[in-house]
Amino acid sequence: MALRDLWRRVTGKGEAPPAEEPESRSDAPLADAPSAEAQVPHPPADPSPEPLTPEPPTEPARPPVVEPPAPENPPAPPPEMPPPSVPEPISDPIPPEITPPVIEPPGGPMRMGGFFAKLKQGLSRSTAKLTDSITGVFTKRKLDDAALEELEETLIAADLGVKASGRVVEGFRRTRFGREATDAEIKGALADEIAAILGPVAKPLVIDRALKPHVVLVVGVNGTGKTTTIAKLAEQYRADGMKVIMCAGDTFRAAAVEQLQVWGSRTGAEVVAPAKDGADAAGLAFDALSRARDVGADVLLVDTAGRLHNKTALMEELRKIVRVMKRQDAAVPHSVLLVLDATTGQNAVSQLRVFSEMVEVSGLVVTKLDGSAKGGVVVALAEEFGTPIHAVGVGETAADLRPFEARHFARALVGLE
Ligand SMILES: Nc1nc2c(ncn2[C@@H]2O[C@H](COP(=O)(O)OP(=O)(O)OP(=O)(O)O)[C@@H](O)[C@H]2O)c(=O)[nH]1
Repeated sequence: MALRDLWRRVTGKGEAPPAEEPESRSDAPLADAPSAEAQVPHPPADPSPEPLTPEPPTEPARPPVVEPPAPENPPAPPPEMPPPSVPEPISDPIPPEITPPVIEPPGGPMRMGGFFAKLKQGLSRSTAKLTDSITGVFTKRKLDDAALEELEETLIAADLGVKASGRVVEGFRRTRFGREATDAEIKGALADEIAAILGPVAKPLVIDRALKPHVVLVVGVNGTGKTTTIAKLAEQYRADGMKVIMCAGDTFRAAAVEQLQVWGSRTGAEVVAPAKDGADAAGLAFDALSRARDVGADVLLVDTAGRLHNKTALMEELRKIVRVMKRQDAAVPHSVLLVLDATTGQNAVSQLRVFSEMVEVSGLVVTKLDGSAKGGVVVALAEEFGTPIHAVGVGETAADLRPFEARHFARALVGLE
């Protein structure tokens, strides 16, 4: 197949992970899965409510895998399959809005105008929820207690969360209480209040080229856009003249590996991929780090699986990847990006909470703002956690991922730009 040829060309047909001390994986029971999904670049969304991790695996069988040299580690316990009847969903279901697979070639120079237009259009449903109600709340009366209460309810319904909504309303109470205001004035003031919440978290991911490589671990629930985000970042960093290596660490989904290989061949970024199905993700990350150090790469982007049997298995997988990479360099990963899908609304809040328990999340990428009725959740994330929001995604090409910009986002959310 062409994809495999591309992969061979790009990766030199993968190097086997160092396997001096084979270690059975405790999460090996993925082995009995059917193989249908392997043919599909990305599965369409399941229309039924889907717990985030506990579904039976749909990937091809995976043989036991090995971990890089780890003399201090005893052999892992035999595989154990958590009972499917006792799932540990990370949070609520992902709504069935995940788009079908599209891998687009990297675009030309970034088109800021196009990006903002997409952002505004994507947020239009959030905007409509907000502004329709605002118009109802304010046009016919002063900003009194009743109006502010209605405003707070409107903001909560638009996914801003209780805390941020309360903060915005307090701002209104301080500065505008008892006054009459036009619709445009209210929207402008609302945008200002929201921008004040978003400003402190709008921090682009800065790659430290002196690290050689700056290691970026990318985590998140399945389908949020991790693989696509890695590909977009690789494209952008390459355009900035950096040497980039991508590690196809989502070894549970063959299509994710292929997806990254295609992007690798298009962007010219090297991809370290498993030599065979079922490679140990931690071992692969270890190899990728060695490779990146050997060739003096500026950035190593490490993809991870989003779906394991349950939260415990996912946590083990992520922690193992970190632990194993640290054997080479205690300072890695330098950044841990959590990719969140904006269409999941408040679900994104619980995902940040849960992933923060697993790994040290250093920043967020919020994807799918091009199709979200729930863009307000970005404000809730900022107010509740203060975690840096590095970038937002409004589509599937490299140009559709841009640094997060507080003022513009706030104005787009209330329908002003
Ligand atoms: N509309 C839209 N689609 C996106 C965006 N980012 C990613 N996608 C799409 O979302 C789908 C899932 O993206 P992936 O990158 O495969 O997600 P993942 O998190 O790697 O998924 P797993 O490998 O299952 O863990 C793909 O169809 C992407 O093209 C975005 O900003 N907007």
